[in-house]
Amino acid sequence: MSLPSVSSALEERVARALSIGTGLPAPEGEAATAGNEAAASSLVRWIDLIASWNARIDLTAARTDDELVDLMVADALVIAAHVPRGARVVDVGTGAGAPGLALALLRPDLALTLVEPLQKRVSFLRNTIGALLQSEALGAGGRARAPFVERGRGEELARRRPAFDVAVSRATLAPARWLEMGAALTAGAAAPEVWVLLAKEEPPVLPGWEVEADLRYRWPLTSAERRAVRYLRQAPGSTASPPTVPEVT
Ligand SMILES: C[S@@+](CC[C@H](N)C(=O)[O-])C[C@H]1O[C@@H](n2cnc3c(N)ncnc32)[C@H](O)[C@@H]1O
Repeated sequence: MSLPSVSSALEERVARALSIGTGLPAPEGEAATAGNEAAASSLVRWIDLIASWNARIDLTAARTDDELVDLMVADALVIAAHVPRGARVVDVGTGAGAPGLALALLRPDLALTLVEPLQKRVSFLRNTIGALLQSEALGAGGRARAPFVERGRGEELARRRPAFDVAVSRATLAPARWLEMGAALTAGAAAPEVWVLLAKEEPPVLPGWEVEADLRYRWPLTSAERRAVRYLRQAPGSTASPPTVPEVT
């Protein structure tokens, strides 16, 4: 099934954001971000749906089209360059889909669970995933499974002791609280990781977890300063090593 056409201005914006990127190099040996045409066109479809639903329900506070594209895509681009192949990833407080749905579109090998308590946002996410599946934007390319939308709060899910490999969240809980919750959500994984996405705040500290990478970058279209911090669980008896701080070009 084909979807109605979207504006070429949006297509150009998304293509520009993907081509500029965040200035961070992808780590060697890790799965690269899918900066290909399929990912770009599904990102455009999703952002176009946000713009049309946002006229009826409150989905985003973005004030300009550049901000909307950066807000939805840029942090996911950074995470997508690092997350291990085939990982089970949870995004707590997905809202309109950032960063979890963007991550699913950029990395079809990942199994995403999107957690959101508000019914109207859950409806948006389920409708969008359904539309993308029907148009095959989400169905092609060796995808493990379609992103799953769980209506509820991160606290409730954490109490059920799920075994996600990777936990991400943005603008939902205070950073220290999120790091604790992310640790609980990944407690059953062999090599868990938690991502804390920040603007200018300092990264939180949690005993038993170390900062593996502290990535500073700028959003491609608006140049907003961002920071994505990747935490790994420390092996028993290990001492923390200094984090990687790549330069932004
Ligand atoms: C400010 S929005 C951020 C949405 C998205 N992550 C982003 O950065 O664009 C916060 C979202 O988290 C949801 N939320 C708030 N508390 C939550 C909780 N304890 N567990 C899961 N989601 C929560 C809200 O309903 C809202 O959709």
